[in-house]
Amino acid sequence: MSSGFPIAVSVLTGFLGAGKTTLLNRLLRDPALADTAVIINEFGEVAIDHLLVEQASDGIIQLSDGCLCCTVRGELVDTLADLVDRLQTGRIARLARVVIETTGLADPAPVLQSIMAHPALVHAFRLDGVITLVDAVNGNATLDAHVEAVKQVAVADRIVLTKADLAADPRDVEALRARLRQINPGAELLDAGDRRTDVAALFDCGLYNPATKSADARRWLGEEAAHDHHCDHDHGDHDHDHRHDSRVRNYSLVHDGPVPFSAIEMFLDLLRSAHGERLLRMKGVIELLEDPSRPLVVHGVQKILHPPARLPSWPDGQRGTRLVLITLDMPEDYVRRLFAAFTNRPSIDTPDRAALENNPLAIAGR
Ligand SMILES: Nc1nc2c(ncn2[C@@H]2O[C@H](COP(=O)(O)OP(=O)(O)OP(=O)(O)O)[C@@H](O)[C@H]2O)c(=O)[nH]1
Repeated sequence: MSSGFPIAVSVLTGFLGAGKTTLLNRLLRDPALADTAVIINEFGEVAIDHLLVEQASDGIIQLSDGCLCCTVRGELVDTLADLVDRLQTGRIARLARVVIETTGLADPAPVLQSIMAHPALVHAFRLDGVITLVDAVNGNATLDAHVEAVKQVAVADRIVLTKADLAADPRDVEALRARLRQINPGAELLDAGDRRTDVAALFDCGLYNPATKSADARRWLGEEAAHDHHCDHDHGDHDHDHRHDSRVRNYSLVHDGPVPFSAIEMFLDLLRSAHGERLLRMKGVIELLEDPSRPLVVHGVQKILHPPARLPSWPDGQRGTRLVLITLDMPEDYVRRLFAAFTNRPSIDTPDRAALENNPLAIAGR
């Protein structure tokens, strides 16, 4: 194997909406990450994330739908092997680093196992480190409710606290920090809002060494080595063996044609205010009636609806409204009917938008 190998691999993880893409965009502006390939694992029927990462598209590799820790693990291995091949045959001039952004629901242990244990990859890549983002507002509740989130923190080399600027009470943030330190005393705890949380602080953590992780991380990684990974997310199909996470559903809403801002605003507000805690993650691009040439990007994480942002143009040329939702115990049918009403496609037994504006509870949800 020629010089340049092994190539550093960093895994960027964190629960749904924790701010992974936001941080990645910021980091990718640094010239130090010039020869970096980004592998994004999308969780959702309609791919959106790759539109939101602001890098030349040839540096971004999109894995197909499915969770990185489960269905597309083979694809990750193939993608990494293909990168080596392209480098060796001169189709890529240089590759200094690979960053893998996992889906928010991914259990990181099998991803790490793929890289650390695969015979075809072990000489070409070295795991530089795991960067786990934790949302300061939703972090505590997320850790209580989702074992994957705890795993993500436990295997981290760097933990980055995001959205501390949105936290109402600084004492809650301190309590969360203490909890994170308890789960993973070995990781450096950084703040996303701190300018020092840059490429130098997050990358080059050194060779990944499971022995330095906390006991739980060692256990999880050990379990992964001992047993083939058992997928326990609900991916929207019904072939999986569902365990605790079968209450989580992921689906997308698509509407061809522009939508008035007021309709989208009211739809999102209804979802958020009535069902916020069950709305694990919502994100999407919207074609606005008022200005269809510039897509509106919306993000929601539980009760928080982030201020919508505008992109200068449609990144892939394809217009239309595409929303991806990841919900917990929220009937998909209810959300679909609500969306149809606001995009003026009410079904026979569903009130139209005007009726909903008068009485937002006209569609019975759970
Ligand atoms: N105020 C504030 N907002 C943030 C911060 N980090 C991220 N956000 C916002 O949070 C929302 C979600 O951020 P993303 O970067 O898309 O989160 P993600 O982890 O990539 O999301 P998934 O890929 O869906 O899991 C966006 O509206 C961001 O602008 C932060 O530190 N402070």
